[in-house]
Amino acid sequence: MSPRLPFRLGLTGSIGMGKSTTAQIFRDLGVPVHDADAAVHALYGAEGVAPVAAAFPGVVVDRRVDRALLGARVFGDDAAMKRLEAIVHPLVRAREKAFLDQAAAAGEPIAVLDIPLLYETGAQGRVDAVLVVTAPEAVQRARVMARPGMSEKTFAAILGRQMPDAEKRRRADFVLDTSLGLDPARAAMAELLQQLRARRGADAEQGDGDA
Ligand SMILES: CC(C)(COP(=O)(O)OP(=O)(O)OC[C@H]1O[C@@H](n2cnc3c(N)ncnc32)[C@H](O)[C@@H]1O)[C@@H](O)C(=O)NCCC(=O)NCCS
Ligand SMILES: Nc1ncnc2c1ncn2[C@@H]1O[C@H](COP(=O)(O)OP(=O)(O)OP(=O)(O)O)[C@@H](O)[C@H]1O
Repeated sequence: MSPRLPFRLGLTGSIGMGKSTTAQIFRDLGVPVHDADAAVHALYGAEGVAPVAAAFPGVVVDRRVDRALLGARVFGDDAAMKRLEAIVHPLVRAREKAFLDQAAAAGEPIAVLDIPLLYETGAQGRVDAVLVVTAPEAVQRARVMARPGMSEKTFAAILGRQMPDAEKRRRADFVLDTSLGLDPARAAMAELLQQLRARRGADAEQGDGDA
C-alpha cells in the first residue's frame, strides 16, 4: 500500500501579495513547501533547457535559460507566454508530484504547494484546500514597484495574466491579509495548521484513508 498523501494546502495570491513570505512562515513551522516559481527557475538549469532553447532561440546562456532574456520575450506577448507555459507547466507538475511522494513517504501530515497561477491553471483540483494571500492594492503596488528592474509596463502585463485579487479571495477556503505584519501572519498560520491537523486526525479516525 502506498503511504497516505499529506493534506495538500495550495498557497496562492497575485504578484507581491506575500506568497514567498508566507511559504517561509510555513517552512519555519516545520511544514514542507513546494514552490512552483522556484521549480521553474530550477528546471531552467536542467530538464527545461532543451525544450525552451528549441522554442525560444537565443535565451540559453552557459547552458542555463537566462530568465531576463526569456522574460523580455514573453511578458507582454500573450502567444509567446502561452507557448512557454505549455512547455513549463507539465515539467513543474512532475516536480510537484515527486515532492508529494517524498512528503508522503516521510509521513508528513500537511504539505504546502505554493502555486502563483493556481486558479488560472486549474490547479485547485490538485489540492485539498486553498489559502489566498492578499493586501490592499496600494500596498501591492508599492511592494512590486520597489523591486529592481520592475516597470509599470511589466507590472501591468503580469497583472493582466493573473485572476483579479477579489475573485481569488471569493474562491479561497482561507484568506491571509499580509499587510497586517509578520507576527499576526505567523500566529494565523500556526492556528490554521492546528485546525488542519485536527481535521486530518478526525478523518483518519473515521477511516477516511486516502481522501
Ligand atoms: C518569464 C520568466 C522566465 C521570468 O522570470 P523572472 O525570474 O524574471 O520572474 P519570476 O519568475 O520571478 O516572475 C515574476 C512574477 O510574474 C509571475 N508570472 C510568471 N509567469 C507568469 C505567467 N505565465 N502568467 C502570470 N504571471 C506569471 C510570477 O508568479 C511572479 O509573480 C518566468 O516567470 C517564467 O518562466 N514564466 C513562465 C512559467 C510560469 O507560468 N510560471 C508561473 C508559475 S508555474
Ligand atoms: N505578513 C507580512 N508582513 C509584512 N510584510 C510582508 C508580509 N508578507 C509579505 N510581506 C512583504 O511584502 C513583499 C512581497 O512579499 P513576497 O515576496 O512574499 O510576495 P510574493 O507574493 O511571493 O511575490 P511574487 O508573486 O512576485 O513572487 C516583501 O517585501 C515582504 O517583506
